[in-house]
Amino acid sequence: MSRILVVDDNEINIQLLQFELDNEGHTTVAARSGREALSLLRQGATFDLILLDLYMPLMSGIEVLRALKADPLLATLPVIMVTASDLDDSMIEALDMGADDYVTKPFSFRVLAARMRTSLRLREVQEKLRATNRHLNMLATTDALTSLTNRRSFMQQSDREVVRSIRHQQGLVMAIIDVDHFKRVNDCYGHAAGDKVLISLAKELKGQVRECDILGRIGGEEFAICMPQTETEQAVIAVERLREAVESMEIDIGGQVLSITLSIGLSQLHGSDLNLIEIMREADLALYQAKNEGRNRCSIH
Ligand SMILES: Nc1nc2c(ncn2[C@@H]2O[C@H](COP(=O)(O)OP(=O)(O)OP(=O)(O)O)[C@@H](O)[C@H]2O)c(=O)[nH]1
Repeated sequence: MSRILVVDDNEINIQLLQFELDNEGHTTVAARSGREALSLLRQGATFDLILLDLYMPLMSGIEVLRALKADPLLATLPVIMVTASDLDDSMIEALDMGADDYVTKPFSFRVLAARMRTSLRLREVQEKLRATNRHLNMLATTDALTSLTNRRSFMQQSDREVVRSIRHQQGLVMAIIDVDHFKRVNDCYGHAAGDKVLISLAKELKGQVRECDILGRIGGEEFAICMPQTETEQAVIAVERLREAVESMEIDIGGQVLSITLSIGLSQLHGSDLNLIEIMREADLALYQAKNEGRNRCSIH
């Protein structure tokens, strides 16, 4: 069943509620003041629902509710207010503040139990919705083949970094990486083998970049790394290491082992007039140059 936090300063109320809730199969924890309740919750105790007495000395139910709603980790916990009178403005304030429901003392436990079921059902639906949203967000930002950040998300994240770097006048380098003669891989070994190569390459790239770099698959056989707080010289060292690591990879495509090489174009953010589109365009020009100069190399704009 559910874990319920009963917040009440009155010992008899606590015992009555605990008795009824335990009978229903719930696990009940009591807090004798608002402070005790908040301290329990902030220490990480998890509950499915809170029964919160409106009138308590030192810290009222309204104050506890306000603190809960201000805390992103606790704001979605369902709260049922327990009050002596529903004619009170505080009750309206509590509902406006986000309390799910209320019961008026003396209450019938069957009514309270029914209201708790409604709140718990609602919480369950909300949790499912949140999980679905998280999953949808993951799908919308992730490349299905390689599990890397997809183009749209890469551009969004990089744009934030470019704006931040301009504001703080810090260096930022963009690298655009393209597999050399990738069409030949598909043509000679089939599209499935090509996919395997891209998956292996993505894994290698992921292992090579720094935690704070943004790595994405921005096209078919095209990847990019946005490197904040980086100067061109450091970026060259990093991408050269990466290029060499990929060159020496032995990619098993099921019985056969393949090798690939990369061409890389680099561009550094210089001056406050440069934006993401421009820095990407410049990195693309450098990539074009690397291809023209014979591939398997890095070129700087
Ligand atoms: N297997 C596979 N192939 C892809 C995918 N996306 C793009 N491609 C292939 O990547 C190849 C890219 O070819 P091109 O743009 O001609 O470039 P390239 O052969 O790599 O030659 P250079 O870039 O000039 O060195 C095409 O054959 C695309 O079909 C994918 O998701 N999987």
